[in-house]
Amino acid sequence: MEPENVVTHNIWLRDHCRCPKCFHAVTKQRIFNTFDIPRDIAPMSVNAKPSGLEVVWPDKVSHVSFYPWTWLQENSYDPPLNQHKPYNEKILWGSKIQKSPPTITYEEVMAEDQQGLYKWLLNIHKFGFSFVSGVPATPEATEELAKKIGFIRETQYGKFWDFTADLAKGDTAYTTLALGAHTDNTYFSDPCGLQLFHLLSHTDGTGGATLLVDGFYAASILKELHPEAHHLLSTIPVPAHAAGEQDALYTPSPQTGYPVLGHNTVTGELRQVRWNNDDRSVMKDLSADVVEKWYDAIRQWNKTITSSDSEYWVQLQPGTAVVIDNHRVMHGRSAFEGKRRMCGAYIGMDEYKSKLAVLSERFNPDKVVSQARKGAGDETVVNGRSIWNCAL
Ligand SMILES: C[N+](C)(C)CCCC[C@H](N)C(=O)O
Ligand SMILES: O=C(O)CCC(=O)C(=O)O
Ligand SMILES: [Fe+2]
Repeated sequence: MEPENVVTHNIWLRDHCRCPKCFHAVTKQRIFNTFDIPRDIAPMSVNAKPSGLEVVWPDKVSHVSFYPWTWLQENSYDPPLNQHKPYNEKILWGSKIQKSPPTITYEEVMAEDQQGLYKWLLNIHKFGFSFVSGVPATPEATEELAKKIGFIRETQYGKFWDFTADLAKGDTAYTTLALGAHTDNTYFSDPCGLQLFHLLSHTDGTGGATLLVDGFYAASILKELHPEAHHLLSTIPVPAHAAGEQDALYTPSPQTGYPVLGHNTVTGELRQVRWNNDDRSVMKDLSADVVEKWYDAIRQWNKTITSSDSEYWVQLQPGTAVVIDNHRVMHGRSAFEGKRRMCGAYIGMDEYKSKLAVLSERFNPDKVVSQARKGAGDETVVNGRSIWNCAL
């Protein structure tokens, strides 16, 4: 269906020609020089065809471009027609999620047809975490499960981790201490995207329960009830470090760090929570007049994320893994005694999003958000009426 009154600019249209001469059919990369387009380019002719718009340009050899209506609909910027698609909604949650936490079986996820894998990733996209039940309680099966999403992200802690409280690595995760709700890797410029945990065993002691908190839910409450605190957490950068390994000293670039609540600079939407009070470095860039207000703000934040309404405590069991969106959901654990063996891995955010996009292309083609692969020839038959009005 042709979008009505969509306006585009000549230079924009020419730059986005998707014919095989301008857009590599295999690599999906632009293969012509944008800067050869004359600033005042105008078409020689424009034709509204049933499945899209055909434009003839006065290039050296008159160049014909074709823009499927659906492609123009997806990419219209004036007006932006698809900015906030209702599809793929995130569902914020508090402690009541314990009634029916998102979960899927290992068998479904590992199935050849990848439908289960897609369902698992949709769970993570919607809720920021998902359990996987029926996982063989071995590091090998857990690693294989992680790799269904994408390659594992290696860090100073290794690739696939299998750890206990033996300080094998210089971090309190390798102790029996309680860990408050946090996101990992605040000392990296780009914290890992997903974090997968699978408790393999816990003997001779109790404790070590897992805590999950939806940082997006907590931020929405803070914004509503304590806007000043929300503003400070959205603007004051927080430095962090990982300095427990002799041969590693990580701090983010810029070293001043990033705000606790990171927002999309175009849409203003919350896009990342970065919070780990234990890994936070010296706050040496606070201005004197902000110090007390900032501490009040993080106190309010802490009160929100440690409230009974926000905290979801769950005792992991061998056989049930949990994967967490480390840009949204915080995790923690209670102190414990005895021998506790946990394994898991980090997956990069881009690897996770890529797998979700590829599976969406396959299982939900009409809802695919990414336009990267839509090129000329993706003609979709539409009921052709030339109601098209573009300023060409
Ligand atoms: C590798 N493993 C996940 C076991 C723990 C790594 C240490 C986590 C670190 N304190 C942070 O919050 O990033
Ligand atoms: O031991 C746990 O349950 C999790 C510890 C932790 O926060 C981590 O490994 O990142
Ligand atoms: Fe952690």
